Amino acid sequence: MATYQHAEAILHVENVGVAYGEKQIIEHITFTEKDVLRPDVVQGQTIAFVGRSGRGKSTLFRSLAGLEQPTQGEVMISDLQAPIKEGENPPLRKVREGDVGFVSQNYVLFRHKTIQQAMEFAMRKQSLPAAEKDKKITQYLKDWGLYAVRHQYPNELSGGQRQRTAILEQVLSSTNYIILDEPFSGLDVGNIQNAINAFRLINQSHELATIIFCTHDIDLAVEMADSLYVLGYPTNADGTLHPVGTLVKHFDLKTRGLAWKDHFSPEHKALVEEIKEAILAS
Ligand SMILES: Nc1ncnc2c1ncn2[C@@H]1O[C@H](COP(=O)(O)OP(=O)(O)OP(=O)(O)O)[C@@H](O)[C@H]1O
Repeated sequence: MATYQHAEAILHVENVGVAYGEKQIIEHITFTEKDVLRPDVVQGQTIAFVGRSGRGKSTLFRSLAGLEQPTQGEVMISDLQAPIKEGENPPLRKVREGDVGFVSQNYVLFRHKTIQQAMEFAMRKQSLPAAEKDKKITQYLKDWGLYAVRHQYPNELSGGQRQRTAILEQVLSSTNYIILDEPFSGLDVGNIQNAINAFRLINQSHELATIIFCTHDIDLAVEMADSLYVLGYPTNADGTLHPVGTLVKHFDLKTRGLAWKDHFSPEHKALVEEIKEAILAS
């Protein structure tokens, strides 16, 4: 029995390539991620990208976030503002800077804003009454374990608190999806667990709350993702590697029955090995 169904595309990437000058970094990247509907569960999607260092994950992410125009191809997202006809899906449009939340490896916080002020700033464009905004901010800060430190400035926070603030700023200011470039690097075991819990909260806040992230921790990628792509160098006919990054493998954890599980099973472990092999071969 199917435990989920696919609705409209939330992200459609068509033949994307990026070159810097003469050097092609990534090419021929095509994939579509669709909204997933599960009976009686509010569920956004979690999409992981893994691959060896320098294969182009951050480069792809900048295009997905609309921060950089790809040299080839297009990144399309659901146009949530467009009028929707009865029984039809929202149309797609090209992603623009600001549509998507992006937390880079070197995220920056406002030095002169407290957490509370940064959250208010992140929500400034939302047309909610002030009291509603305040309620929403308070709830998020409590859920994310930041309420007690809400009047503190970035230099008065721990690394984990700073990172959660950066992520939350993006969650509150973006509407489509949120992209995180190595969100777990540099976090201790406790903070990794906090971040995992925080992502689950985002995912469960709205059906369209999609998280896209990359990591070198394959166990963590398998634990969190319901769709996982390996970005690597494809193999030429003569067995050598073609040194331009592309999607060499896709693992759909939903069809394998491994998504949204509380326990890390032997099947999850086997999948980790399969993914590592695909990474090493590319
Ligand atoms: N602005 C730029 N100009 C020229 N080359 C660039 C630029 N940005 C990235 N590159 C090159 O693109 C390649 C891919 O880099 P990218 O940071 O996207 O890889 P990555 O897969 O995210 O790596 P890592 O896992 O180490 O973060 C690298 O060889 C890098 O030197």
